[in-house]
Amino acid sequence: MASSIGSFPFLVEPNTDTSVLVQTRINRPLRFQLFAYQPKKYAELSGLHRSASQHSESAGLNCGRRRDLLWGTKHLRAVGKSMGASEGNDGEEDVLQTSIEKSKKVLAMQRDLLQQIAERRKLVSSINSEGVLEPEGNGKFSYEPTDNSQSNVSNPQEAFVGRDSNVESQNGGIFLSSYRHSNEEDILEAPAAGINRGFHEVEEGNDIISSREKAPTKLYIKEQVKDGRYETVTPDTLPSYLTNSIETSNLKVEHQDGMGKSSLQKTTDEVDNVESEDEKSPPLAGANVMNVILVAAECAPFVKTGGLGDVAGSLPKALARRGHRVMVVVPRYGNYGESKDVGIRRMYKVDGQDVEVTYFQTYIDGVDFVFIDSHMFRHLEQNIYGGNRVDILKRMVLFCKAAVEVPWYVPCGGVCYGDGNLVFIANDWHTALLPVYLKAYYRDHGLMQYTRSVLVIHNIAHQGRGPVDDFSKVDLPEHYIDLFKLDDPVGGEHFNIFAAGLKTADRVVTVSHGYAWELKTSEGGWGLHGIINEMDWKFRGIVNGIDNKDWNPELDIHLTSDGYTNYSLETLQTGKPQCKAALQKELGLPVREDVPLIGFIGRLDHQKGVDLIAEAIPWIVGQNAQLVMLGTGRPDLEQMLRQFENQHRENVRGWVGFSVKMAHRITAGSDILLMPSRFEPCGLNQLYAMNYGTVPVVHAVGGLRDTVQPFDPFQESGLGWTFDSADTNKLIHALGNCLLTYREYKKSWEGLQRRGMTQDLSWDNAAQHYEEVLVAAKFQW
Ligand SMILES: Nc1ncnc2c1ncn2[C@@H]1O[C@H](COP(=O)(O)OP(=O)(O)O[C@H]2O[C@H](CO)[C@@H](O)[C@H](O)[C@H]2O)[C@@H](O)[C@H]1O
Repeated sequence: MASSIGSFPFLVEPNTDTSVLVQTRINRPLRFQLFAYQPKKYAELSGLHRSASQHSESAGLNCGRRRDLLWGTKHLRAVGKSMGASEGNDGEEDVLQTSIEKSKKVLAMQRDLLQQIAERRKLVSSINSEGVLEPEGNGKFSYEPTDNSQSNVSNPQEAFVGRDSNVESQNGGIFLSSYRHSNEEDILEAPAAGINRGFHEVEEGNDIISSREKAPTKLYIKEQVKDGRYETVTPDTLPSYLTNSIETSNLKVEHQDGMGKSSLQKTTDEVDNVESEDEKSPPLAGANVMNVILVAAECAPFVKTGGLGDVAGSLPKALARRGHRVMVVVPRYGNYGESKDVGIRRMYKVDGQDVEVTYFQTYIDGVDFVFIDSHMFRHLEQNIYGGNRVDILKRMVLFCKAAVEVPWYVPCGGVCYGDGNLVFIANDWHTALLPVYLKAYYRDHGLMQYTRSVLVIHNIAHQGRGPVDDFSKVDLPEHYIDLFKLDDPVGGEHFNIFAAGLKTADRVVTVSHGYAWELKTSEGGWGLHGIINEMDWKFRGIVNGIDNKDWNPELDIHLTSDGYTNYSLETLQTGKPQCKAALQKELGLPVREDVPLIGFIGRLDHQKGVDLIAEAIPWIVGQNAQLVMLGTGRPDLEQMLRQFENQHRENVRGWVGFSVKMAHRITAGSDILLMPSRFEPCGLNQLYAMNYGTVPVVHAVGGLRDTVQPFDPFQESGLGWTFDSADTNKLIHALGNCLLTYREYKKSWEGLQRRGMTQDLSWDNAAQHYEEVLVAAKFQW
């Protein structure tokens, strides 16, 4: 559905050599900084900075206003199209390759650009030190450059504080001052990605003045911590218009607790760091930096029932490390200490009822976390998927309706994300309505035209199925019903939320290559394989990573007490046995180093193959091994765990419950981790295990097959043991070989441990692949 380039009259030609643009624009006169305080004059110089800004923006770095953003976005699209981005499946690989090459070039240009800016800055500051820059009595700045006297600012407040420094958004959202402000439209617009890189802009007429040019504010604005809060302090010498603006900021901090400390800190840091930004290297994502909003029903460490929570907690941080501006949106099931109410209220219709929503926000590790609060989510902390089918459906309707509008309404660091250069990452069926709402409510009506959605399949077994009548609950135009209708042998004709999300999302990802393949089969697709095969062109497998801070034996906070210890590759031979002994002691098992300790952690359901372990228990006990199982889920399987423990008190422990601490301790203290999952889209526990020198024994499916290369005793290669069908005898056979190696071949065992621990399992790799998908979605037209 590529639209022709000709339909965008302001678009540059796809083959325009942007390096020339940069060169010519950057080689314009040196007024760049000098006129930062003279917008009118600056305007006359027409376009020096604007051009540079446009370029930076097209390179994805800057946060130009809407028109520029469109320019940048469309320019990139044009480039994408010129590279064949919309030419269909065959060309896609080439397009990607070309795109990467292009990005590298742009990156090099950016570096060049930044270097030139830095040089100019030095020059300007040397001129500054010769000239006079001080506030006049009337609160106006007068800069007397050595070579130019026409530099009085007639209205400095408009110049760089913004005409109204506390502008209410159309819908009540309050923004911190000093961000972009369009005099023409009187709307504060959210910047594109790159906000954290200090390219904030305020508009005056047709000119854009970057915050870099607002350097004088640094002379006056400081932050100090008082009573645990960040406060902006202003020396007496501060001009009145700046004082007003800063007071407003302070007011906002008090009024808008939600954005309090971290946001203001972030904002001021950005201003303060402007200078040093020049010396920093450009973002890893280079020209691809964008705004990313990951939307999920759970997110560690706030709320987690399984692997989805882990991914929602760690992928965004990895994307932020690449330079993207990243937000996570989650329901607020409980009080998440760090987050504050941003003071915005919205009403959404859910099944005919008006439901009020408020937003809480915090900023951690480079990521904005926004929690959607409503009576429908409260008090569900212990059972977030609780209630009947319709209850859950209604909650997800509310969540998705609210989440899709977060970029408009919820300021983070003072500024909303906006809908340009934005990609949503929805996860599993719970948020599969988001791509549908994005299309039906907005894009079908010419809104959010530059917003894209990616849907990630973590587990196809849960699809949001119901009778066709459920369609009335999702509040969509009648013709949308076809997206939801699915007829399969299992459910007959039914309503299927995942199906609609998969069809509507711009790109679809699943969490391993193996699972991507399985999803296309009738056995693995659970009724959705037809749709997945049809949309193969937009579908890709990316293996999950792990959070190297949370799941790292060297840093693990759960290994610092009760006899446990942190350990590394160097201290593996002492640290791990110590953790094993501590675990045995904590669980009341005989403390014996020579007895192999086998762990299992997971949701207790059919997927995880707990019943296979049950059948193998007599054999395991007969091997004089110890087994510890941690899990919650199906009541019958929970009961089974308790029963195992009662029957084999010397060897088996069944811990029914959800304990993050125990999960970490079992991962560190066990010798072997057992994962006989019937299907496993990716699996995180085997990754954690390998990072801790714990050897996995797994059923070779999905992500388990992708990540656990079988041990080869002849080559001394591989990472663990696999078995090829969900069968107790196969499990026993693999586990038998594992135990033999553990007991008889110590060197091989250590090799397995070390290979596991030295892999790069971090999210950084996966985040790069996600970025490719986000870029592909962005160029999807
Ligand atoms: N009782 C308990 N106490 C404490 N912690 C517990 C626990 N039970 C499970 N956990 C933790 O929950 C997470 C489970 O992650 P998994 O990836 O193994 O499975 P899950 O099936 O939930 O995730 C789905 O999504 C993820 C993410 O994409 C895929 O890897 C996976 O294959 C797919 O099924 C791990 O962090 C584990 O430690």
